[in-house]
Amino acid sequence: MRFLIVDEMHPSILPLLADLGIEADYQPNIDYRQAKALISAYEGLIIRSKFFVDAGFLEASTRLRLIARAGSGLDNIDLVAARRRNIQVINAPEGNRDAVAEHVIGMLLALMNKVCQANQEVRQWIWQREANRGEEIRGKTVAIIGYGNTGRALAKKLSGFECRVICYDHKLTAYADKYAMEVSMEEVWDQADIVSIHLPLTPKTRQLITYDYLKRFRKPIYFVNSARGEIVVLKDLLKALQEGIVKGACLDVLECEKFERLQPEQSQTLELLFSMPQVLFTPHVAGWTRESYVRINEALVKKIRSFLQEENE
Ligand SMILES: NC(=O)C1=CN([C@@H]2O[C@H](COP(=O)(O)OP(=O)(O)OC[C@H]3O[C@@H](n4cnc5c(N)ncnc54)[C@H](O)[C@@H]3O)[C@@H](O)[C@H]2O)C=CC1
Ligand SMILES: O=C(O)C(=O)COP(=O)(O)O
Repeated sequence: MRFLIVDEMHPSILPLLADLGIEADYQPNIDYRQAKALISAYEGLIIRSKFFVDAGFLEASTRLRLIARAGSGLDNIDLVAARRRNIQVINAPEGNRDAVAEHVIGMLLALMNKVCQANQEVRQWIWQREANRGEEIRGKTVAIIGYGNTGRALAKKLSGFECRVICYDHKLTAYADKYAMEVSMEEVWDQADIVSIHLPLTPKTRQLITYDYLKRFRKPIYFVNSARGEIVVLKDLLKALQEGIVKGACLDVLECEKFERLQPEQSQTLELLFSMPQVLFTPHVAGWTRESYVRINEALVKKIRSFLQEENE
């Protein structure tokens, strides 16, 4: 079997694949057009979020049997077209879920304790204590929206923080555990102090978080999005922040990452958000740790092994 790897991966991927008898072409700098021209020679494709594997790409993938997503999100793969062509799609959410959970907690602690703002001030010889008084997670109700791999990892890690963790998931009972209490969205809106989004990007979740959604919270909330930027209508989040409906936000993802092809309205919204000390940003690195870099490969190769075994049965 031959695999094309089109995204940057930890070098451990090559010997792991070789152990399975897979010959891999590692081409991290290849673009969509170049990959599409080559893909007919490969049975497997390993990708992260680099480009959209659309129906046209799959049409050119005449030998393709497996798409392995090194990470969690499958929103950049046309899953319907893949199924139609009998191409199996796998991912490795076990590889980066703990990284995401730690990052979310790190951002929240930094935001609620004004760490970034205070750090900037001290470096400018400004010594303000009252303006930098923090708030504790202890005793707060943390709502996790989407209780899959990253949501559950977050709940588990929060169990040491003496907070109350509630969760909402449309397939909830499948994941019930001791770290979070299942609730309805009505209960989330009524009870949450902190809200963290852990949903995949799907037609149902795209632009789910609007001003109307945010306005339904009974108390001002801290809002965290480490899932996908497209789930949140950014100008609505801005309005909610301006009105104090949202007290602060941690954003690891944006709908316009790398700031490519920005519309004037998007730039304006971002400029205003950038001017707010109660908003923290990171450049889509929540799942991007030294450890997850390696662990994703191990999880993915384990699933590739199972795929090959099933094919041979
Ligand atoms: N910032 C980063 O570095 C990373 C971001 N992600 C993003 O986070 C997303 C979530 O990751 P995982 O927890 O690994 O995914 P997952 O698939 O394990 O969990 C998602 C959960 O959301 C639930 N869900 C789906 N649609 C829903 C809806 N409309 N309403 C309520 N619940 C719904 C599912 O039932 C599932 O339990 C990924 O799809 C990816 O986009 C994931 C890993 C790293
Ligand atoms: O696993 C995921 O879904 C992620 O968002 C991780 O980031 P990546 O897209 O692999 O750069």
